[in-house]
Amino acid sequence: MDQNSKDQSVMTVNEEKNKVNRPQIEAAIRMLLEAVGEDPNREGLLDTPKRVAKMYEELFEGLHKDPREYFKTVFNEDHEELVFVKDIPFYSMCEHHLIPFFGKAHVAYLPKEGRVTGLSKLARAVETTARKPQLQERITSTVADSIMEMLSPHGAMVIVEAEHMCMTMRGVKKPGAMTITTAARGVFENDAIRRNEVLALMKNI
Ligand SMILES: Nc1nc2c(ncn2[C@@H]2O[C@H](COP(=O)(O)OP(=O)(O)OP(=O)(O)O)[C@@H](O)[C@H]2O)c(=O)[nH]1
Ligand SMILES: [Zn+2]
Repeated sequence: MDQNSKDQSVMTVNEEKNKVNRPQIEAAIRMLLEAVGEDPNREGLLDTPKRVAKMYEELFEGLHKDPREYFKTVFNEDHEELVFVKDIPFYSMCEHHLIPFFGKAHVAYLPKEGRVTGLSKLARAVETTARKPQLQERITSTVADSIMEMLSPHGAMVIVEAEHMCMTMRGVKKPGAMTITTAARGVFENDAIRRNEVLALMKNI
């Protein structure tokens, strides 16, 4: 199986079972528009329910994928030092308010016994994990735990920094406030030097 068809197969995990119900979303959006006092039949809104249904299918496609699948791509490479992909942009949806939070994820791991995965798989795991109603903490720990489970490395460390629109455009209204979450697994849990190496590289020190 070539790489593209492998990625494709991840994209269709449970696709049939959990297909997004577009007509149901469209009906809900029409109802929502009415409930806030809009007229869903005015010209500018006629296609909106359809567009929103299509949009949710894209924004929540991670509901039908398993990020662990990406780490089935393993190269037998004798490298037991740090691998670190930083500044991976992501967009997610806060599960409390269903509005976006977005930022950057930084993913590090220390391979063991030749189990090195493809670099893009670290970014794909972040993206898949983000594309569903989420909490920032859960994105952070899910990516770290997926790496640990699938690659059994010496350790994994994930740092996520994000701005939450639910804290910016509503509620407490604090634009610019950044939330940083970390998950340290394996050697990173107890080895401050290893953790600091990642943090220094993250800040370009
Ligand atoms: N831990 C965590 N909290 C989040 C995340 N995204 C949003 N929240 C918070 O979820 C909380 C929900 O609080 P509630 O009191 O139930 O809801 P609310 O009345 O809309 O809260 P306010 O945002 O304070 O107006 C808020 O404090 C949000 O800031 C996240 O990724 N992780
Ligand atoms: Zn929120």
